[in-house]
Amino acid sequence: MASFAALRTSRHGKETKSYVKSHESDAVVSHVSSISPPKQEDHDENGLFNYIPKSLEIRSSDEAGRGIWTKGISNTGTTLLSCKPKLAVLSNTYLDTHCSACFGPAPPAGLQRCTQCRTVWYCDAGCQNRDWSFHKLECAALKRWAAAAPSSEVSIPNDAIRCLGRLIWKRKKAGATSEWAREINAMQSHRSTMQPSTTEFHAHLALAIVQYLGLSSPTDLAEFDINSAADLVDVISRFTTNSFTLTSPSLTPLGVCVSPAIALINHSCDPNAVVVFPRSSESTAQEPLMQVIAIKPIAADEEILTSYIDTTLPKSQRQQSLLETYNFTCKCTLCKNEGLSDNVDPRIAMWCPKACGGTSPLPVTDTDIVRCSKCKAVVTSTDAVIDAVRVGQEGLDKATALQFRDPEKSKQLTNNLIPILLSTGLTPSTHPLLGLSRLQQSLLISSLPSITSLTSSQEERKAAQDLLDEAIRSASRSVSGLTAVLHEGHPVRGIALTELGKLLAVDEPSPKEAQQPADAHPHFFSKAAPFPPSGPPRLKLAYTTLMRAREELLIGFGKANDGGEVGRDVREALVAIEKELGVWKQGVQTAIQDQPKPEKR
Ligand SMILES: C[S@@+](CC[C@H](N)C(=O)[O-])C[C@H]1O[C@@H](n2cnc3c(N)ncnc32)[C@H](O)[C@@H]1O
Repeated sequence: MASFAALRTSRHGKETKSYVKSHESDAVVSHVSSISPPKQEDHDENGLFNYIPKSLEIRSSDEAGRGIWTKGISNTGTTLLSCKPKLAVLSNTYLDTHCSACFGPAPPAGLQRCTQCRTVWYCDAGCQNRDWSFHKLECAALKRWAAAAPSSEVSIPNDAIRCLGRLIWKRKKAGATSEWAREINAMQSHRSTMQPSTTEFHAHLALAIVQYLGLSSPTDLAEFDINSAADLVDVISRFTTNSFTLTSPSLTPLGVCVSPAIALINHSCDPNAVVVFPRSSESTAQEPLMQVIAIKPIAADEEILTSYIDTTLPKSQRQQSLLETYNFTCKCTLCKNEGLSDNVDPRIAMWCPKACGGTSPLPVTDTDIVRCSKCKAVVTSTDAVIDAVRVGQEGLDKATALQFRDPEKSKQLTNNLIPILLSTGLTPSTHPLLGLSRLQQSLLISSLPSITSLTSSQEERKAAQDLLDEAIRSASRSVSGLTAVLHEGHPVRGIALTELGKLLAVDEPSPKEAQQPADAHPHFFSKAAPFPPSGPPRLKLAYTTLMRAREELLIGFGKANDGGEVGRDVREALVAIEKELGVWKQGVQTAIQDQPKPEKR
């Protein structure tokens, strides 16, 4: 059966403290219609990006600059583009738990530390040798930084500084005319049109880099072909505009990476493709392998679009984030259509006040008159809804900030706020309820092992069961919300279904006597059939949930990858549950056969 430990890793992942908001491959439909007809560009012109398959093409549009288009039809789950990042570093949190070359977790024999800087760790000599061309440039700088650090908490520069350090050293070493340097230099910079908040952030980063490179003044940067402040801002802007969050196969953010080819792909809040790291190769030498996977059918001559941000957020927050980090105003179909039709965006929806089953958009100001899109009933509790959403947002920000420092307090906040938002009528996909549910779920999963290990007394087993059931309800609410806002096959959906299925498959510490119907569905909280069920119906539900997860993982992490590492793991879990259900069925049949036959009268 599933262990809690495997579920916990996904929360630990969110501990990343990247300086830089990197691309977070996310959500769902193409928006090519918003882009003027593409101009053809010969991408072999400079001999760059030759590894992009011939089935794709780099073209340009007036609105978004260069992008990648398909030449033929691609089905869902197709790997469109696959390459190793040109640069990658782990976040500080993972330096001693993951290999700095292949980015995999520690092998059974443990990791080996660089004896010089004592900061980076590797699986073995093979991984260390593969990373040496980069690490030899940074090893001394890491030692110097640690020696000068005022406290142990800041003895390692963050991932953005370390990644930029690697970029600047390697660019010098490779030479300005090398393919490596030219691809890096070809990435888009927003130096001349940057937002004021971004400029300030870049200034801090610039100072830290000068210190990390061991230079006494910015003018010393000339040896790295950085001849002015403008040059340095260009380097930083290229990095912040084009870097990606490097994730584990279960989407745990592990670090930051740069791939100039994949960074050519433009953004949509309703994307047709995602960027994942499914860990599909047998050998660590090929990892980390970055893949672009189609999550919708893509027609010939359609632009490939991924999402740079969290698309579960409402339009206002998505637009703010895109403007601050990527310097553009999104005009994708999702952004353009918000509020234009009767279709209420599930990110900002509340149930009909008359409970007709329809939804209305959330009111924004207390003078807004909002109606159910189905029966047109007017929402009268405008003030209460606005207040609940505001308190929910503040609570989510606070709980997110506290989740690692004080998880108990963070959990308490989510526990207090979720019932308020539910009673106000917010749907599970509505922000900030969805964010709170996802956070609560991960915090509950983290607290499960300590409670379930105390299973000596009946009381303790009952407490463990309650906590497990609470985590299942929370996971179920998250699945329900994510299913409404993300396209089928989106990897975030696949992982959420996997977490729910695995929670349902955990052995119950104190199973309930009363059985629930086998078809009690997690998305609907019926008073008649309390959720989650117990005993064999629960296991059956685990099975159907994991079957669904596997279908979605095969899309989101690629069919050729068998759904990535998580997809393969789910396949094995399904086989184990099938066996268990078979044993249970056999047991029932035997019990029936063993029953004394009623005597004939
Ligand atoms: C990672 S780069 C994408 C490649 C870029 N178009 C290029 O020519 O190098 C991100 C930048 O592309 C532009 N971009 C991406 N998606 C866009 C969109 N949907 N609308 C407008 N500009 C977009 C923005 O300038 C953004 O900062």
